[in-house]
Amino acid sequence: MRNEHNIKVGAQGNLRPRINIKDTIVVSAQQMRDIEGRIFARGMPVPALMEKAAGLCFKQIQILYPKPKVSHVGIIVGPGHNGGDALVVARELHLAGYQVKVYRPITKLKELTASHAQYVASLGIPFGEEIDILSECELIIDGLFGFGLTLSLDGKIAEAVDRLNNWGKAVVSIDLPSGIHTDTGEVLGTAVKATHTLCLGLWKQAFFQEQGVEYIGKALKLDFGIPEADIKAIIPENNLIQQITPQLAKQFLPLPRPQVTHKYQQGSLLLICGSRRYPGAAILNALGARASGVGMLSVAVPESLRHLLISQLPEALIIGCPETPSGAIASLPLSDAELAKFDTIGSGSGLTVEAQPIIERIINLSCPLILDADALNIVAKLAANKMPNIWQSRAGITIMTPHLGEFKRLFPDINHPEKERIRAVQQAAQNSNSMVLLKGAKTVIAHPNNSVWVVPESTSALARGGSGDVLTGLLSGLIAQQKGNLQNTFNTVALAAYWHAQAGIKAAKERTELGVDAFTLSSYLSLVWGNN
Ligand SMILES: NC(=O)C1=CN([C@@H]2O[C@H](COP(=O)(O)OP(=O)(O)OC[C@H]3O[C@@H](n4cnc5c(N)ncnc54)[C@H](O)[C@@H]3O)[C@@H](O)[C@H]2O)[C@@H](O)CC1
Ligand SMILES: [K+]
Repeated sequence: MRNEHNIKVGAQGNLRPRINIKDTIVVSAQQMRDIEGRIFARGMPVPALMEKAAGLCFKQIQILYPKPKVSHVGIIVGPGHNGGDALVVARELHLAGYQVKVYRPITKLKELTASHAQYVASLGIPFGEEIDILSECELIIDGLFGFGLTLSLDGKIAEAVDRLNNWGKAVVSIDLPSGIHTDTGEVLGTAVKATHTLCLGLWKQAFFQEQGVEYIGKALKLDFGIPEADIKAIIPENNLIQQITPQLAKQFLPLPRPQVTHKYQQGSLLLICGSRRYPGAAILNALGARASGVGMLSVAVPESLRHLLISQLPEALIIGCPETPSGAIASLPLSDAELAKFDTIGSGSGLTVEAQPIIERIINLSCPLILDADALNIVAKLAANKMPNIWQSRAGITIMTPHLGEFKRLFPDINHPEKERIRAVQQAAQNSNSMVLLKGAKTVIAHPNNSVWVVPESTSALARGGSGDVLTGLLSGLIAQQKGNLQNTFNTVALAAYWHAQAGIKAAKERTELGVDAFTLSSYLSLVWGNN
């Protein structure tokens, strides 16, 4: 079909907006350098690209801090091209009538940066080598280091950054807060605490790592026109790290439904959850699945919870299971043929590790399996002792949704998952031949082929018991509804994480971060897509 309005026909025949990869892709410092290198090699002048990027920074700063709300602006200039950007911004702000001063702690500058410094000084803008020159400024522009930062900040520069942070002024960082590692988000010695960070061209990994979150402030990406072909030439298609955007999430919803259909065609899901000790986890798990719109929801719980579940979810088929003396599920009262009829099975919420035989049984089925909480603890135990090949023996796809503690138990050989979350989750997905979703302020999801989804925003309101049970239920219900290939399954995992985070954000907006208990969260899930 001709693509005349930037619209393409999706797999299900519905019209979908075309998403440009440059809005979703997340790059490392090396990839950014390589992409930039290709552009320069084909003749784009380096100063021209700097003018484009820094010109956009200037415009954005003017929007954020218009005159006369702000009139005194301090510019921090580093030795590289991040400093060059800052000098272009200094020049433009000066020409627009702002009072500008420059703090330049390192006098040896790259050639292009030095040339800008010479011109900016010729305009009469004062330069100083001590941070105090900026002490009277209302706004600071941080152009100390960008993705070229390699060493830790120390000595006089580190002292200046700490002093700046103590001032508590508004700070706009260009590309990255200086001192933040471009790939891991790690603070190298110390780092600038920005109010806003203007990410240039393509999202850098640091924006999706937890370590840098406190320093980045509000993140905005400025698009200075990187050709898609240059991105594709550097980054292989199956090795993409992408952020899930609202447009993509909408594309991945199991909508529109066909007009003629029935409940079993809209996904049949079995949740295996709960124990006498954790009955609420089973309810939350099932409420999450309910919100997914899944056609047929069956919930296997210990017999003693059956009536409780019926009272909460009248539409679901509740299967009472024989239980252990302490009230965990002892066995599933379903034949293999009956189990094979489910499109998807989700398990783990409130199960307790006593339910090990259940996990050992379902691991042999060929449908997609979603494992969380105690299911992950059981799998960790099985992988360590009884079934070292537990991952490889599965016929269907496995999706695991650990938080950091569960992740460490599952993958004890993967170093520093708390520091390098993206790399750690990629490694986990490869080692386990599973899709792995690491929950947190910056949720990361990896496919065994190395592709990654990152979820750009969330809320600390979700740091609360039970919200993970809601996520697993929602995810399981969505996976049951999609009958596509592995890529569609992977996209659906990203959709679930995005949807869950958005429900939390919406609920927190209306009720504060304190008002989003897991039950409330589950009721906000169905409000996320309304009126859009
Ligand atoms: N990606 C792109 O396509 C564009 C990038 N531009 C800018 O260029 C920046 C990258 O420029 P550079 O590669 O010059 O790198 P930076 O400006 O980030 O800084 C690198 C310089 O700092 C020195 N350095 C590194 N760590 C140090 C430390 N701890 N103490 C003292 N010196 C240290 C290095 O030796 C080098 O000279 C980007 O962040 C962005 O601001 C824009 O100008 C134009 C477009
Ligand atoms: K910077």
